[in-house]
Amino acid sequence: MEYPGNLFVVAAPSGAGKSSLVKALLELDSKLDVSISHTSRAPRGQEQHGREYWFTSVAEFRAMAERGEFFEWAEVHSNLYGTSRAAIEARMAHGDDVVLEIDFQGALQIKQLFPYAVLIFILPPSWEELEQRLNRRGDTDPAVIHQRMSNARIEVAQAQKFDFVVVNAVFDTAVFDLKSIVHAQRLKYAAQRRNRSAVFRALELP
Ligand SMILES: Nc1nc2c(ncn2[C@@H]2O[C@H](COP(=O)(O)OP(=O)(O)O)[C@@H](O)[C@H]2O)c(=O)[nH]1
Ligand SMILES: Nc1ncnc2c1ncn2[C@@H]1O[C@H](COP(=O)(O)OP(=O)(O)O)[C@@H](O)[C@H]1O
Repeated sequence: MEYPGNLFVVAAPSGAGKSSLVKALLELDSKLDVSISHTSRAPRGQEQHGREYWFTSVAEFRAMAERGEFFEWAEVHSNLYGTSRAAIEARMAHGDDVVLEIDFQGALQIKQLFPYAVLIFILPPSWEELEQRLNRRGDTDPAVIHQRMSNARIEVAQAQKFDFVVVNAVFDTAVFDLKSIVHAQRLKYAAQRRNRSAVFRALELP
């Protein structure tokens, strides 16, 4: 499948800083839109239906999957998560750049469907720091943190399948790295599509 516009996929073990980084990136880049996923998990803290996620029941989620309404979906930490076609198709068809904040299983499914998608994996600087960030966020109980830390080992092993790896040690540096990847992809895309910009014409390039 191919649409105009770029598709970025950001994955990371829980607590690595993915949501905070993507939020900062969106604030810097008005041409980038994030996709709102569906999930069967319960809302956390201040989360709102339609803002962080579309919160659904397991039955509703499974019915959507059976009707083929997801580009990808996966079970993560015992809950279901998916990217609905409705969430991104119109925007991509319109030529907008879209970022998906999803797990590695979903990222690899997206790469199959959209080979031009740019897959970015966020790593924490250390296991200790990852655990501290999960604790510091303060909205997850200790048993859940334990589950996320053991899942993190499996998730991090997938980083090598991604196009880029960004280590989120210093937050602003990681945001800058993400911004550079987005920028580089836009330049590459423009060149590949022989986007006849004013510069191409002025230089009489073929
Ligand atoms: N495959 C897939 N994974 C998703 C989707 N939405 C969120 N996730 C992932 O599900 C995992 C759990 O997300 P969440 O419950 O918000 O917890 P957090 O990672 O602690 O912020 C994260 O790895 C998300 O990237 C989706 O639409 N598809
Ligand atoms: N570079 C960083 N240094 C210190 N703390 C960070 C950094 N990046 C994110 N955090 C903090 O770590 C916690 C987890 O970040 P979050 O964006 O919720 O992670 P994720 O979406 O990957 O689960 C949050 O409290 C966030 O403010």
